[in-house]
Amino acid sequence: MGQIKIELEATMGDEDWEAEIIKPRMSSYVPVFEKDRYSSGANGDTFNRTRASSSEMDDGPSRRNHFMRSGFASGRSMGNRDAGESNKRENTSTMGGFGVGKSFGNRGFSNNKFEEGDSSGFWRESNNDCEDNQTRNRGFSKRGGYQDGNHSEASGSSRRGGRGSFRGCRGGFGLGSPNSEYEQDEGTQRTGGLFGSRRPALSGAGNGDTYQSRSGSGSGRGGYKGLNEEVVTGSGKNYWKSEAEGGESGDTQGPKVTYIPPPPPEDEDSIFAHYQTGINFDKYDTILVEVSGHDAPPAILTFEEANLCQTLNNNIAKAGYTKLTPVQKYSIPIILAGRDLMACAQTGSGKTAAFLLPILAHMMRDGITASRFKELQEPECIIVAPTRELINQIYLEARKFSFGTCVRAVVIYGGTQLGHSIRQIVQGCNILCATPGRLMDIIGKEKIGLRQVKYLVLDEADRMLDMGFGPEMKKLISCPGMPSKEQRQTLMFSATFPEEIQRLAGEFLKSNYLFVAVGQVGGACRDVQQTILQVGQYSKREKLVEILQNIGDERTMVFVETKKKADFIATFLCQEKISTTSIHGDREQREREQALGDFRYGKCPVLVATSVAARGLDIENVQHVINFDLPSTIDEYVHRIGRTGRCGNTGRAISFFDPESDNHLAQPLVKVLSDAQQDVPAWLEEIAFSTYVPGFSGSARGNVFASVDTRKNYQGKSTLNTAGFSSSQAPNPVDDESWD
Ligand SMILES: Nc1ncnc2c1ncn2[C@@H]1O[C@H](COP(=O)(O)OP(=O)(O)OP(=O)(O)O)[C@@H](O)[C@H]1O
Repeated sequence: MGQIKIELEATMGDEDWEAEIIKPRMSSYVPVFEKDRYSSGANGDTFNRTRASSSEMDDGPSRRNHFMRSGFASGRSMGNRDAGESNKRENTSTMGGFGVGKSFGNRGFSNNKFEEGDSSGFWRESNNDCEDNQTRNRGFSKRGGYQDGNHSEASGSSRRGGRGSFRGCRGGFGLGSPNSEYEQDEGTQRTGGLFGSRRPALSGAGNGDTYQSRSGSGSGRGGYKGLNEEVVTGSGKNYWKSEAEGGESGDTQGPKVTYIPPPPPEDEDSIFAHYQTGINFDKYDTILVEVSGHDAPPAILTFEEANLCQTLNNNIAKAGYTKLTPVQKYSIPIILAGRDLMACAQTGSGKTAAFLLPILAHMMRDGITASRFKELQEPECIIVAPTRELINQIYLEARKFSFGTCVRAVVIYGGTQLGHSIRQIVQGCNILCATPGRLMDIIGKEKIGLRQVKYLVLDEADRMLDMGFGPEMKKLISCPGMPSKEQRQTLMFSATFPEEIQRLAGEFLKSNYLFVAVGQVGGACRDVQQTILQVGQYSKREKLVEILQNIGDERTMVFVETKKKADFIATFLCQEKISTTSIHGDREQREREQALGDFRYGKCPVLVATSVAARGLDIENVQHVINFDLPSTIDEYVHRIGRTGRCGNTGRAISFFDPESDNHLAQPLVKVLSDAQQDVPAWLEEIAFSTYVPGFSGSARGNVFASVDTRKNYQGKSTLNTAGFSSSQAPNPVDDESWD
């Protein structure tokens, strides 16, 4: 077993930090890991998020006092709101300190990325997990760069930034025997992080094989075609072949991807593990729903009305679902009626089951090809989603609802061994859950035939159709054998649906598709209490620590704009003795899964993430989202804050608004806040008005629907979703177009 040791600079102060980032000599940093020191849980040191001892910290006491004084006013007021919830919170006392210290040397610090001879090195990193290499204007240029090479993050063992512990929660799953032609590498490692039976049973199943940070290797290599996920190719050439050509599978370029994710637990308890719906679940009934398009079937009010088969009903009950959410009430009958659908509903409101249940019902009714080994599999259903973690989650839901049926769901995604994906498929595949790059690779390798596809689902559809994934989706629907849109059922789901993307979607959908809008299209979940704080770039870290110390052990996602910054902030928080892990597109897949597992099971209650984690992830008990950096678009904001306040639970989102860089968001933020009945700070309104853009399609007064079915020729029908009676006005086109 290798020794794992991370050397962090324990006393790196506020002033040093920016200097660290832009320091050209960063390449001197070589992380050294000491496993025993940082292994978590059983035998590692642990410490609390609230500092147990500040003796090692230069500024410990003063900072703490400062926090007590400053009191983080908005945080406090929010605290009252959920006071009654505390007893529900998961105890995370076993978290390991510095859980992912290993990761912080992962790329960036050790691979000469900063040796570009200019002090903007940090900001030259791609924005938002996107390899667009835009030079950032904001940042730390005033800081004058680094001062002293000895103060690098690798500046000596005496300055290590943390103890605590880290032990991977990998292991515990038997490796399948590598017996096929696709087996590429014996060096495969498995971790137990991703498959989330929302129970801690998996966590720590193993006992820590070496967890090494490999700079820049593996899945994170290459260009990044979309806004935030799925590395496909560095060249920008043919996406289709990208993975096979080395983008991920490593056939011809770079190191091979050998990671085989651990199989999810097979026991029924794990399969059906779920978290409780929250106190606001019943309030879903009051949300306005608009269905547009011709001859929409009526909504159903109960699961019984869906007339699903007994096995499905059993699975629904075991999953703890007793009542339909609005998007389910409307989407299930529409899909059962065989209609194409574009559905937009707030984050965390059950869109996944809204498409899975009727698809499974149809498959059960119509009969499917029984799963059996075949070199070419022909799935009846293909589901695509933009990130690996999200598609895995969807797969777990598909597996849950198809439990006890002959329907076999399979998941494939990049960053894992291609041979592993193929092995999963050839064993039988009725529902294929895939990220786009890996899907196209597998199709290219003729392991998947498309002739039988009856259902094509685009989750996070606006993302799947934007400039990042759109071209690949177009290729998918024009693949040989893919049934035309008239012959298949195409379903699109998201919490946001910009109008221009809706127009693109027409190419994929039958012209008579139905459009379901639950609440505002693109509106934020009302169960999330949103706070916007004006915080300048240089005060952000201090504010973050203040807030996190106030939060205590509650699970928190911190979003930053770049991959490198995710590592820096995670490092910084570890130095502040806040147990933190990170997830972003430059991390190897097994590290991403490890990080997610550590966060999910409470080992690291803080997850620093780029937008790669903004969409879809459904993690129990995420009580806070902090936008350390605001995203560049309001839709991204809506998705990010939707990681909390799910399924009727309440959550809080705090966003740092830097007037130097975020003014363009003021106007849409005011709209999102006011539509979600949140307080709008006066200063934000002022900025919004001073940056007023006449064409902005939204109203600070709050429309019923911020955006609507773009096919305006349809007569919109707005209803309260409980009874299907018409309630509200159709959207006012004037208001739609104007902001004030
Ligand atoms: N009818 C229901 N009853 C109880 N729980 C439900 C119901 N429908 C969904 N859930 C649970 O609610 C959570 C959120 O569901 P899901 O992840 O499908 O939301 P979503 O709308 O897809 O969110 P996002 O927009 O963030 O992707 C999940 O844990 C899911 O199991």
